[in-house]
Amino acid sequence: MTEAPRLALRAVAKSFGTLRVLADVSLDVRAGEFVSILGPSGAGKSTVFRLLTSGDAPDGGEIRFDGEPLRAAGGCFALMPQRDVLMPWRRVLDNATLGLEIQGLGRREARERVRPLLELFGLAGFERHYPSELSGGMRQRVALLRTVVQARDMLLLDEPFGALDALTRAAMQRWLAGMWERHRWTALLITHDVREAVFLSDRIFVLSERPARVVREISVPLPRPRPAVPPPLAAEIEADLLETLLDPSMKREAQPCPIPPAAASSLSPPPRRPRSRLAPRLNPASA
Ligand SMILES: Nc1ncnc2c1ncn2[C@@H]1O[C@H](COP(=O)(O)OP(=O)(O)OP(=O)(O)O)[C@@H](O)[C@H]1O
Repeated sequence: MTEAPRLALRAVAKSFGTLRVLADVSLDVRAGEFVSILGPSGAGKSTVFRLLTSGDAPDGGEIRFDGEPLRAAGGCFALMPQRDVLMPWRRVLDNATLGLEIQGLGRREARERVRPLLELFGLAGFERHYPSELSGGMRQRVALLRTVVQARDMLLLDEPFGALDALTRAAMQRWLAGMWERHRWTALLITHDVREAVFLSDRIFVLSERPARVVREISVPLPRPRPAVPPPLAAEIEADLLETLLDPSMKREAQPCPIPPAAASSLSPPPRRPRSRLAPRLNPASA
């Protein structure tokens, strides 16, 4: 039996005025799973996160968490936004406590929660530094620490390494993979980076251009820990994803995507167009 998802989006649609951003987004994330949303710039990826955290409702479809309609927006999720958004006047320790303080925890108690994690996040000895005194990778680790320490049900990571140089980015991806293997957070990552998605994810949902629909769901059956140099299967998956992203049909207007009645408690991937020879092997659901 398929495990019930923690997060389930079914046929979610969203417009801003006359701008159709999401046409048909169905995806799910199971407990302890690392899932990525991969898609072109401006497709509406961050809009998905906004629907989860801001209280803004979708125009169509539904969002469920642990089987219940998502009502108390933000309560289940700890969001790490695209930019590190550290406060320049706050030291590392006090930037890391910010999310807890916003939740209502006193600063002293928040510091007590953060301190034991500093070493794990490679920040021991830097707690009194200001963000301007840190490298880009360290700033992202502070932002991630601030997110993780909130101990919410699920992590939402919006292009956490997008602003980093290639080497720092690769190092941070490896570090995050190691951290995830230790803690098995339930995580949803937004990225444009095919290699990052394959390296980190158990499954990947590919969005079309705006108005976005899910055009592929791909499992990444690579053992962990994953090597820095992609093995042949990873390279094949990357090539398959790139082929999908560059396919001209990505630009076409969304077709209606029927939801099978049996999918009340779990999501089925949307119907797919015929794929390259790789698709059936990469996604067991399509076999
Ligand atoms: N609150 C809003 N009001 C009006 N338009 C919005 C709003 N939020 C997002 N949009 C528009 O929706 C579209 C999708 O934005 P979104 O940030 O979700 O894309 P994205 O895929 O995350 O982009 P990128 O990869 O470049 O970060 C954009 O054209 C954006 O201008």
